[in-house]
Amino acid sequence: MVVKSLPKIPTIDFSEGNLNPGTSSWFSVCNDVRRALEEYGCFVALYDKISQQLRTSMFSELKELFDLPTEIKMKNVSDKPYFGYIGNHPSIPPLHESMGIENATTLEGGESFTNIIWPKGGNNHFCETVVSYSRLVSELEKMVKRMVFQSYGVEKYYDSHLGSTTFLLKLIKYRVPEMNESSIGCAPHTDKSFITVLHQNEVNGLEIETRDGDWIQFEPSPSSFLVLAGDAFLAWTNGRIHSAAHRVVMTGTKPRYSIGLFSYHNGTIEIPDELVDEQHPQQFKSFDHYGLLHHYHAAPKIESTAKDYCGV
Ligand SMILES: O=C(O)CCC(=O)C(=O)O
Ligand SMILES: [Fe+2]
Repeated sequence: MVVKSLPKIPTIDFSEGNLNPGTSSWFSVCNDVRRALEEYGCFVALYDKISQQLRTSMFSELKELFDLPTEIKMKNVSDKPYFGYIGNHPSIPPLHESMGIENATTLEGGESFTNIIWPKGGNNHFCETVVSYSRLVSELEKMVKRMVFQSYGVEKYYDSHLGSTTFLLKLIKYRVPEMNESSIGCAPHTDKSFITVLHQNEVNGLEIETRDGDWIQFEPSPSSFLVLAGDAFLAWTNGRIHSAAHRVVMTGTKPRYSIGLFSYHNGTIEIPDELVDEQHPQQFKSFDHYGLLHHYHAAPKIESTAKDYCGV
């Protein structure tokens, strides 16, 4: 019998202090990042900027937040689909519960969420913790983005792209399934973000689909972050980068907590002319990023939201 060995999600070390633009180690990591995103649509980043103390605080804040009564959590609303409180949602598995903090790298974003959940006197510790966490993780997102822009020779667009980037921090809890309940915590999907950076507690369950259709597990250490390309990144690279389907399957007896930092773009994303040539005919037109999200919401599809919304 031939046993097929599954590939592993590539791991890239961002914890070395010498990752300065222009150095030879920077260029080599740029290529690793681009290759991983083209082949797998994701990679595991080893990133040591989140201290053990901040990590512990984040997950204990998450637990406290989800332990609040549902009517309080439901005050987390947004005009953008999937950005507010999700719980007992008819089209989302019942194990899943999530809340979204918009503009989470800004103090205003953190305060606005905090004041809605804790209107009497706020909750400074929560606010400071999520904003510090979001800022540090957004540095990883920006570095990855800069590396990819550079690797494709279009770094000149980086600053303006960065200027229009916003960050959504999504806090997620998956409860343990009851007897006879499905173990699916999150159905297979691709993200609509530009980039998503995921970080979780010690309970595994996230699986990524390879281009060959195999499902591989994300088995992190405390300093691992999963960097995933979303459909917007796929379209911006004119189809070069893969946006991988992923899902969450709950096994075991402990709830899983996960934190996702999702980058979005205010306004239109232009496809760089440099990424369209004879070998790479134009596949996508420039598009409105939140329009892509609304399009998905109106007609959820795993495969083809980007093609459907802004394919040529
Ligand atoms: O729970 C996770 O780690 C993944 C969540 C996810 O895929 C999403 O919210 O888009
Ligand atoms: Fe996702």
